[in-house]
Amino acid sequence: MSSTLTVPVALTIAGSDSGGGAGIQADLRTFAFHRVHGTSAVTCVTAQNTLGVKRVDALPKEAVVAQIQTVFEDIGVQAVKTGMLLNQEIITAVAEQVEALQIDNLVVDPVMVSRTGAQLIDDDAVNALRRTLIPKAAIITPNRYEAQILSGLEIHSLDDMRAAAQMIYRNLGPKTVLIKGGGMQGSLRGVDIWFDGQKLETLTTKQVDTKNTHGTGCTLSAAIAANLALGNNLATSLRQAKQYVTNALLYSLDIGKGQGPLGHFFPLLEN
Ligand SMILES: Nc1ncnc2c1ncn2[C@@H]1O[C@H](COP(=O)(O)OP(=O)(O)OP(=O)(O)O)[C@@H](O)[C@H]1O
Ligand SMILES: Cc1ncc(CO)c(N)n1
Repeated sequence: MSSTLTVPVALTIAGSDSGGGAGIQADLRTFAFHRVHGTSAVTCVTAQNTLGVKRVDALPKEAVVAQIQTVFEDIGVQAVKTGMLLNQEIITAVAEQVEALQIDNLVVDPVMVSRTGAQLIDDDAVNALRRTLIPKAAIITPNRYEAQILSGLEIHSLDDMRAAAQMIYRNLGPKTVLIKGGGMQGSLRGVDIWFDGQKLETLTTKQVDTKNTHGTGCTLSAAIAANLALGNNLATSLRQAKQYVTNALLYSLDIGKGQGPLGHFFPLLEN
């Protein structure tokens, strides 16, 4: 006996993480655990483990565009997330596809700086993100350091996060802005701020005391996209996604000598 299912489809446009904790690998697992079929357009291949990134090889922009177009013309997609886009050429090409394919449910994780402060893309790429892709996003999800770069403000407190969210909204034009608090200190760690153009919301879940936080940002943006693909509105998608990340952190995996990955498959581990 067999059964066929119709399920929503999401697309991740991101880099590969050989260690399996972040990037495409985290995104596809996150989609699957939302009962959403995951498709992918790989932008670059990183040689990476729980200790850091050793090498990055970019794909030609034509290869990225071909993956996006091929998925869209046959399978169809309800929501898209972007992660590590690496360089100006890829960012501009992806933004052109977003325009041409009229992608509305777009979650942009502006991957520039890791939580540890390491710069992952160059200044031309940052400028291309600002100009071309961020204005098209339904939501952008910078971490503390990315929000500092995008707003030009220093961030040490919740009020700083609120000011930066409003500044990014005004200056760069995404529909909404979520500033993530994984890089904040003390009781602020894990508290996020969302500005939807009118009101500011503080998103808080249980703070998880773990060193295994590799891929939290990728997982959050993928979970938001999965929820949008399921038909939820942005506010609901955000709340559900944040809870998914918190649960996956509670079941994080002690793998490798550095920051281990999240337990994306926690529903299989819960009894
Ligand atoms: N220790 C923690 N406890 C609870 N929530 C956390 C914790 N650390 C991070 N988070 C949450 O995880 C999500 C991702 O935020 P974070 O600031 O870690 O992103 P990021 O720096 O882009 O992640 P990465 O670069 O590791 O993928 C946010 O919702 C944040 O609040
Ligand atoms: C491929 C990839 N994307 C995103 C991040 C940021 O966590 C990473 N470390 N690697």
